[in-house]
Amino acid sequence: MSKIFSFLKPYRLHMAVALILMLVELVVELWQPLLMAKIIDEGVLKKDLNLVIYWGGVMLGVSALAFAAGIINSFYAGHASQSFGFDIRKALFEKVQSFSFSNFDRFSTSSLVTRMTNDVTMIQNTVFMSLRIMLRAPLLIVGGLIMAILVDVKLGLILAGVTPLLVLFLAWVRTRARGLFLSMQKNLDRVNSVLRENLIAMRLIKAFLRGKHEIGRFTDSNERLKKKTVSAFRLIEYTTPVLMLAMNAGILAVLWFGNIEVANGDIKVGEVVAIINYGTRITSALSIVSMIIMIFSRARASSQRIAEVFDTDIDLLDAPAALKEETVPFGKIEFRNVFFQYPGTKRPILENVSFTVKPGETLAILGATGSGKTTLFQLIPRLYDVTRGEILLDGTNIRDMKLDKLRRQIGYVPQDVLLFTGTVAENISWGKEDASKKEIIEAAKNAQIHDSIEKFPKGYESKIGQKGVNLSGGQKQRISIARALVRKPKILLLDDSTSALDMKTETNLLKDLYQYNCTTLIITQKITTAISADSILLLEEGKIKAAGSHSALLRTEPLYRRIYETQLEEGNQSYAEGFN
Ligand SMILES: Nc1ncnc2c1ncn2[C@@H]1O[C@H](COP(=O)(O)OP(=O)(O)OP(=O)(O)O)[C@@H](O)[C@H]1O
Repeated sequence: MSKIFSFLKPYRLHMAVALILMLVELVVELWQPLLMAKIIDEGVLKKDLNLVIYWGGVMLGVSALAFAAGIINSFYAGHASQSFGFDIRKALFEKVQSFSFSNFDRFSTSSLVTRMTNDVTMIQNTVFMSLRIMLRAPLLIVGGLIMAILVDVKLGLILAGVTPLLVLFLAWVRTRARGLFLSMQKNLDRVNSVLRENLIAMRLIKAFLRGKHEIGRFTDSNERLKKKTVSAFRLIEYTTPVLMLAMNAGILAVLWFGNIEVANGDIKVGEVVAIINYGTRITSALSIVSMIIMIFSRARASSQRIAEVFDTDIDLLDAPAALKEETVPFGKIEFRNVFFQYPGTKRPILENVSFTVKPGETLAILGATGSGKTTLFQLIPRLYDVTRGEILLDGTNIRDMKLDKLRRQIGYVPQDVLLFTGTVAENISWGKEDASKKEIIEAAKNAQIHDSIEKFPKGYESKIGQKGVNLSGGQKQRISIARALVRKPKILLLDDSTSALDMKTETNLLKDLYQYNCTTLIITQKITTAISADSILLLEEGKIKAAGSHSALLRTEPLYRRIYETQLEEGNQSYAEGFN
């Protein structure tokens, strides 16, 4: 939590000015009832018009001062709180960027989005309100009571007797409200999560006619959010009438005893009016306090959720002894007895996996769905660290390399193609920030997408996605391959990245990859792709079932032979022969 408060440090001056101006408003507010008492007792009752005009003028003057202080206070409070929110959002974004994949597994995407938006806005507003009214309300209560006692001890003590009971009541409300608001934010996460899934999967939902089902799912989570919000706000709604009732009873008592004291000549009428004025001001300050409790309870829940993100230990950092020298790698990859288990799961996904790929060679990885192929890929750029064993690049354990140096050598084309909002050229150069137009075109040509891009209305400058060109699955795959190729990687990881390509395009692509002279690992379901590789790895339930060249596996591995025969029967014969 202190980490969150530290974001206020750069705005100390703004906050100090805002607080001083708020104190000016407070002093004026506490002074006004006394001025009013003076006007009544010395002006109205003694029929002295000059005094009424004089003190009336003073009252107007200080009110104008308070008004100006309020406006300038809003300006400074606004600047401090908005800048505070901006800095927290930026720091959160940077923190999330540094997350490892196991860190990501701890938070759902929607929850991170809610934390970075709604939760930050919540504490940002709290800072604004604190500088604007929050501190004023408790100070007004204490100051009002002191002033009332100074005017008349007996009547002042009546007000002072009611207030502590109400403060205790508010403390109880605060404890209850915190739990309710925390659960409200969690339910907001859920609503965002369903919404996000729906927007992403809209085509699928329409194709499967699942609209009604999804509306039901959304209504369900929306209903739960509503219930939690209602119970949180109901608690706060009960608070104000209780406060009003108690304080108005106090004011009635002041009127009753004040009446007796005025009759006895112990107090003046104006002084009774002043004490009642303090009472009404304290009452409205108490109702502000109940609102403050609501805002603070929400802000505490929000800051707790933000702190959880900041407090997440990044478990994938450069080792202290990470090698500093920038050598150009050859690209030899070696897995030595690698075991891997996802954090929080019981069963190992990879078991004792060992293999070597020589520089510039291609390894195809075949295996049933869920056999651990993608997991194996993710270990190479260290999206996750191995649980046991080691992975070496040119003989160096990748854990001893600087992360950015390792990742800079790798061109990774994930299974799920993801393109960003922007032009085709921007999407390709995303792989290499300073890529020239020539390099972008070269990568696109080798990824077999150049000709298609040329046919787009604005060529490489065509926008992708909404309001831009709509791409087929195969075109998206090839743009994401071009994005990897533009880096001229030493290691290329293709995770089922040619699945949507026709055979001719795929053959051309694989042939063109040779000029990059990079070590290539291809996950594939197609035997024809595997045949083109230098060696093949057959993965079964996280273990290496067999490894070797196509011809060796065909001779020795019945499972491989079965896959080969089944797929060739489906009509790939001529293509396969072309490679042999
Ligand atoms: N983040 C994760 N946390 C826990 N388990 C996971 C995670 N990601 C994948 N798994 C599990 O690891 C196993 C292997 O998944 P992986 O994605 O590596 O398989 P795959 O061989 O690439 O499958 P496919 O061919 O379907 O893509 C699966 O049982 C999957 O449920």
